[in-house]
Amino acid sequence: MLNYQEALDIVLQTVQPLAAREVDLSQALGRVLAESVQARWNLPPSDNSAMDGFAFCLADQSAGARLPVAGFIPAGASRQEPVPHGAAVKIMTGAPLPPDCDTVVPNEEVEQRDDSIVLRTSPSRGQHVRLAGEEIRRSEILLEAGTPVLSGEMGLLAAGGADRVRVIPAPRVALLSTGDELVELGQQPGPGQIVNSNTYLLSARLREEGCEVIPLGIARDTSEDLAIQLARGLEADLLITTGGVSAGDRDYVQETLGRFGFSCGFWKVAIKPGKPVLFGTAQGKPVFGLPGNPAASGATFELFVRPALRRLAGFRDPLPPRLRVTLGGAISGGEKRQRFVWGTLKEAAGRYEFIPSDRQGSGQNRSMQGAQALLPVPGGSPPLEAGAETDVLLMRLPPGLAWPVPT
Ligand SMILES: Nc1nc2c(c(=O)[nH]1)N[C@H]1C(S)=C(S)[C@@H](COP(=O)(O)OP(=O)(O)OC[C@H]3O[C@@H](n4cnc5c(N)ncnc54)[C@H](O)[C@@H]3O)O[C@H]1N2
Ligand code: MOO
Repeated sequence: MLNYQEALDIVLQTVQPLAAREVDLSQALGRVLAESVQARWNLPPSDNSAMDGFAFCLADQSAGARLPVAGFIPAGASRQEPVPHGAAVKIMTGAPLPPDCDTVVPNEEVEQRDDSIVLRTSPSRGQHVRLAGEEIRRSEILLEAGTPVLSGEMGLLAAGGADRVRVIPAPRVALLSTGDELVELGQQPGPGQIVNSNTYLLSARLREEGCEVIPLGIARDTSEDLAIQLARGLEADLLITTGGVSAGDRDYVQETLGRFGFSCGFWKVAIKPGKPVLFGTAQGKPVFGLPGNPAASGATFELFVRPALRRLAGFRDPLPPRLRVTLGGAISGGEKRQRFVWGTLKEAAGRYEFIPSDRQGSGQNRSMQGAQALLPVPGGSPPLEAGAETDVLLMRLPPGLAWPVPT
């Protein structure tokens, strides 16, 4: 049986970024740039004032000098006419500096008398002037291809004139639950039935990742019903099924995928939870068959699907960020499969403690409640004691920590 790393390598070698598309900048949040973006103009476009005040040519002015005020330049206006020697113009923050002016004094540093000002301090040449192109030069690369467009990038791109950008689009992901025992939320489960909670769990994770979710509902445990739903699912960029992948008499998912030319990358990985996870491609689309047990489908989503989605979406490093932590509770050893333990993070004296969830059963939604990280425990590991140092895989933002910007 493959180990986690071997299986993950297969996923990352198989899944390729989606084709780039040009979108309005307003649609680019969270997307990765498919090509570098050049500035269309200088910013500031011309020398301008950084203060509400008075602009003049410094020449020999100094504290006590009196300058007649020869005009007013509000923001949005511009003045080409030179300012008479020895005079000043009233100017607002952001307004272009007139020719011949090189210095600005703020309102607070002058005494205003009739139609003139008296300098209270000796200004230095160029003070409170923002030079043309100081922030952005026309044609310079604003952002390189491969950069994720987050809120901090939005304003920069807009300021440089990037009204349309080429990005890797958000993956469209079809989600299908399988099993005769499932009913949709809102219906009363009868004997032997349970609610299809996996759709809620996985849709939420997909939405966190910025994906477009195409919910396909529940397929019954017959090849015919499965085939109809799988055909719909393969119209998306990626298909996720849950349930029906272990060794039960009615585990038809893999067999039915065969009708769509399924090429199996792997089936079964030496991990707990999530051993029966299935991955491959059908009609050129990546397909994940996640185990039906809720915590197994949640864990295999984090371990395989999220990296695949990030690869589809063009992120250079699709792997979950790691965080060094101190164990806040003991972990039992003696498992043959590599385990992934759900837990929460608590800040203590500038370090993070990982608190394992009380319940870790793969059938238990409780194990994921509030969970922010997964702790990998190697197969055959001895018990780990509280206080030991280790790395965890981050899934959600712990309090006080900023996501490392994906690169
Ligand atoms: N003989 C064997 N039996 C099992 C094996 C095995 O290797 N040999 N593996 C076990 C492991 S590990 C897991 S994990 C499960 C996964 O099995 P399936 O993917 O085939 O899932 P199902 O049998 O369809 O369901 C398992 C469990 O999860 C519940 N479930 C299913 N779908 C949903 C859903 N959408 N929402 C909520 N809960 C769901 C289902 O009712 C079952 O209780 O197999 C073991 N068995
Ligand atoms: O591997 Mo299964 O996911 O343990 O129950």
